[in-house]
Amino acid sequence: MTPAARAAAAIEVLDRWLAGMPAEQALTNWARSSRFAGSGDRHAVRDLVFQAIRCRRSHAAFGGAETGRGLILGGQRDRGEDPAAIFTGEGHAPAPLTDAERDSGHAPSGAEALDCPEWLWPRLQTSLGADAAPVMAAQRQRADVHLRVNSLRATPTEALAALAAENIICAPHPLADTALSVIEGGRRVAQSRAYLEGLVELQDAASQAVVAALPLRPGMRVLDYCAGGGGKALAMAARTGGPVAAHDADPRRMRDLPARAGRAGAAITLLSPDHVANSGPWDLVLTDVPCSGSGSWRRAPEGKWLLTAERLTELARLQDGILDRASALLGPGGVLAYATCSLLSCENGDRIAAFLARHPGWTVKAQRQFTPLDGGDGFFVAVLTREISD
Ligand SMILES: C[S@@+](CC[C@H](N)C(=O)[O-])C[C@H]1O[C@@H](n2cnc3c(N)ncnc32)[C@H](O)[C@@H]1O
Repeated sequence: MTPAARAAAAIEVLDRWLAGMPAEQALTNWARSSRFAGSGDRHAVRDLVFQAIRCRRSHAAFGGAETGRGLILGGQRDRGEDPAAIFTGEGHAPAPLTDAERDSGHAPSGAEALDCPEWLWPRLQTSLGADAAPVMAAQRQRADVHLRVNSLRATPTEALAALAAENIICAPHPLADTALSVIEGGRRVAQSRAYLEGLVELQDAASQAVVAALPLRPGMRVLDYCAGGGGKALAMAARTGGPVAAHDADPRRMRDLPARAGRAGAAITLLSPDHVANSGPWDLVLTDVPCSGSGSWRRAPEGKWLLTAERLTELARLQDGILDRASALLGPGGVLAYATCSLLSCENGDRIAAFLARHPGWTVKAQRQFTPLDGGDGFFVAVLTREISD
């Protein structure tokens, strides 16, 4: 496909997304009906679509319309490219620009230029202060691919060499000792021997830094209360030597975890929702709670446009409930860890403050907010312990 034909395909997919279809589904439908498209074309169309979603507000402003055509046109203007090279009407290219389209568009400013929903901008400023604008500007770009070296299978040096042998070039990432940043070959990681044999896992560097912040020791009884796909459970098991218990309110989310654990040589036991309340006592319970995902909008940009103030209120209730239930599962001197991939204080520090107000006797041992300015996704972690009374 020519660059112009790829742009036309992205316009079609974006129009379906704007009409309410999830982007993945719209991309799959397009690929099924476009058998002529090779994998390079599919990746290129996907990149165009996701970049337009990340930059929905600013590209609609530059392009003069919140349509597939407007977003692709706006993206070109934003990058300083010549739209006439794409909007040619030749072959499978998009139709030439009309006079109205040629005169359309404006340079965005404020929250619009940062691709931030207007209602959310004051909350982000309150949460991040002077970092709010650079953080949201960073979220307009796609994220790097990061790997976690699985210390149960390899050292960072061994993992780097194994990846390099498959032409996947990586470098150590400063956020965690286990973290690598992929410089070349990111799309081939999941098919590589290093990945299939468990030397490395795909995991954002800040997510690894969250686990590195936990006071884990070999032999500890550890529960991952919101395990999901198990990225943090696997990282914790690599630090303690396992076993780590994994629980999720929706156990289907953990369905790939036994295979992932097998690949990694990690001891993970699954704990069903029926049994979790009577489990323990645990030495450390991690609550990696459901959240807005505002720290990972580079990877999952649709969430930025779906979030509402009502949803944040609902999430706070859910986060408080999880903290309350998880704290009851800890033994004396146990550690309660709270994590989100959110940038918003209403999901982070505010939830910890509310927990401390409801549960006297608990204290915060460590707390850190990561943002994309640190080189990974946005994450928050707090580590709490309870004073042991005589
Ligand atoms: C942020 S994700 C976890 C990601 C995972 N820890 C990882 O690192 O890959 C949050 C998870 O919490 C689960 N969840 C939602 N409500 C819950 C609840 N009340 N109790 C336990 N888990 C819950 C969701 O199903 C989801 O899988």
